[in-house]
Amino acid sequence: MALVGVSGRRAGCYCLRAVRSLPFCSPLQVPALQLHISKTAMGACQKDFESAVNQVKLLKKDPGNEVKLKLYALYKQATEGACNTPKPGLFDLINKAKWDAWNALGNLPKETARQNYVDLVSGLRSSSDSSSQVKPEADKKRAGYDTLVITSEDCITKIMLNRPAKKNALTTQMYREIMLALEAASKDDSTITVFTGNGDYYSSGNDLTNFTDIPPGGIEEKAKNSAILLRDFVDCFIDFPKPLVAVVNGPAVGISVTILGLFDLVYASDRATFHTPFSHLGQTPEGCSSYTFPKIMGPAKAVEMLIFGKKLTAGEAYAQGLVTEVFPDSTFQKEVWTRLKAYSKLPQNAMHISKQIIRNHEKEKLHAINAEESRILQERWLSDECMNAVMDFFSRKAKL
Ligand SMILES: CCCCC/C=C/C(=O)SCCNC(=O)CCNC(=O)[C@H](O)C(C)(C)COP(=O)(O)OP(=O)(O)OC[C@H]1O[C@@H](n2cnc3c(N)ncnc32)[C@H](O)[C@@H]1OP(=O)(O)O
Repeated sequence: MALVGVSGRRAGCYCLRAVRSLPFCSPLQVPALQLHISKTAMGACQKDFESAVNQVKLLKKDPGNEVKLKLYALYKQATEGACNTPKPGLFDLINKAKWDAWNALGNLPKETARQNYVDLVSGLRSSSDSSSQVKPEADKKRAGYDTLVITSEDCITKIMLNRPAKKNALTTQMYREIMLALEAASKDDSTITVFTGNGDYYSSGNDLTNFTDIPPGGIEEKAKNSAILLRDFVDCFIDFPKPLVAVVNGPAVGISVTILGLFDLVYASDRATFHTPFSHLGQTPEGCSSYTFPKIMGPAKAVEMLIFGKKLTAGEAYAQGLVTEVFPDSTFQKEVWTRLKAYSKLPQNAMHISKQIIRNHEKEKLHAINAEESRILQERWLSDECMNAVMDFFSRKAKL
């Protein structure tokens, strides 16, 4: 099986830019997915899988590059198992995007991958079928994301973290889906992009189980891969061209707090808290917070948060400039969305150009800081301090 005829473009957020250039030549075919069923794809739903592979070729509408990558990854996983090829070079953009998508599936069993492929194609078929009917300008849920719910309405693209049972802790898959969602949002018709969480938490930060899935290359390889993932993830926020809004519906921990310094508006429920317990975890700041936090709140307050792990209430975070405005939880959703809908009607180009003027002169610096923070964390993750903290969490001795 091969993806054919792809071409890439040079860019900072390379894996996502590569996705953008996956081809879609004819509206009646998906030539990027010249699929041939492998004999290795045996099992209970083999027939459904074969049928789904054929249906992909008949889709009436281009499913978009992120979905095509997802289909590719699931197909490879279903037919060959876990990613088993060497990682393509840094500038082999297309193959790296494909490799990343496949590799992100980790040890997902072949049967699950087959089932996920079938489900994904089924979702694509129904959205493709219904998209040929006349439809109101309604809220449209995007297919192809397992850990996020993405909708577009009123010129607002909403990216909702969707692992409420795990307090929206960010898995490797979730980081990758967020990067894909940001890339898609940067090019869609929306004026502003909003992040929020499903359930009682905004996010509990990095999913600590990310540290338990050790590849054959050992923990050094794990730390290296995680540092690359972290750097790529934060780069996407640094480069995001449209106004980015955080609707912080509840407590926020770790990286979900640090990247707020890269957002343009941060609205918080009065139930939200902001916690960066890096020292407790044997870790160090990321998300450019070593630079943005002292700049936003002054060095003294930034140190309290980033070194001593002081948890801020929403009111304190507002007083220190990290939060734009705090709303009572009872009216939070109504007030925030009314406000955002009004903002989303402002002239799009003017808003985007203003964002560029405000942010562009610092981009280079932010990328350098991000690279340095990621490099330092790569070392930290191998430290006894960090490993003990993660083990403590899983043995339930420690909780924030
Ligand atoms: C690759 C890029 C790396 C980027 C570097 C990022 C760094 C960070 O983000 S550091 C911050 C890491 N986060 C944490 O240390 C938070 C750990 N979680 C907690 O302390 C608590 O779960 C809590 C305070 C967030 C919530 O406590 P509570 O209300 O008592 O709820 P539970 O602990 O019962 O949580 C329910 C369920 O969710 C699981 N879970 C929650 N957060 C995480 C997490 N960050 N990682 C993994 N799992 C998490 C928790 O284990 C429970 O699971 P079950 O027991 O299976 O129900």
